[in-house]
Amino acid sequence: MMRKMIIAGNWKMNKTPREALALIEELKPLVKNDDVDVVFCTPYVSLVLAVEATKDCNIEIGAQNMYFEESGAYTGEIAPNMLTEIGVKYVVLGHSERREYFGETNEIVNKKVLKAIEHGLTPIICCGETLEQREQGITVDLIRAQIKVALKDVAKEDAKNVVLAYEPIWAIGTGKTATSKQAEEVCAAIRQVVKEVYDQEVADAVRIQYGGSVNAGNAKELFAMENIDGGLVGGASLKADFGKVVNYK
Ligand SMILES: O=C[C@H](O)COP(=O)(O)O
Repeated sequence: MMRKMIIAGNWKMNKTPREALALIEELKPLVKNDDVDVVFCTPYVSLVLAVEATKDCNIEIGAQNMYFEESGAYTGEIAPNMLTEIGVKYVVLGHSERREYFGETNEIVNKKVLKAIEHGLTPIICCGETLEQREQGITVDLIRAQIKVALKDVAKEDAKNVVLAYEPIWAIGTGKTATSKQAEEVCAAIRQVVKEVYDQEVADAVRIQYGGSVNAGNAKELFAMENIDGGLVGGASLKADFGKVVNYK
């Protein structure tokens, strides 16, 4: 099964709009690769500029979060149609930092996933275990629960288009990457869960990223794994190195 690779940069809370534009211009020539879907997930305030700045190239723009209501008294939140109207195509949902610092639960992630799909946004749904959970041997159980709840009530045709991102929390921003074997093991387990919830067709179609200290030096080995269809890249997406990650071969 040939799935197109998808490599997304999650800028997190980095770069002012002016800095974002400069980085996009720097990276544009470096991230050309027709075999890869390339996504930049910038902070909200840079999304309009980022969409404009990437109209003439292969980069799509994603948000890092979104609320699950259409509109209303939700101070500080951003609605899905605000994203689609400006040309945003992807939205990262359930990142471990949102779960840890902003109290997002699997149920909240599910509501956001359903709302994103309703609006035609492609969700990049994150899952992953802490070091303690890994050491307790509950990684796969935990990830099964995260994925199953996140995909609750998602129709089969929609499920094929979602992107799932496996990010072991102990590997995020630590410089400590999961080995390609560890990453592949969990990504294969995720595909198995998708097969159980839907069927082989959906499991074959869904794209699964690995995230956690991906960089120019380790991307090739990680992305060569059978069940890894790209990456969700933090730190290395903020520099020229991201060009090497996208052109990992
Ligand atoms: O969303 C991206 C991940 O949290 C990975 O971040 P990192 O590449 O800085 O470890």
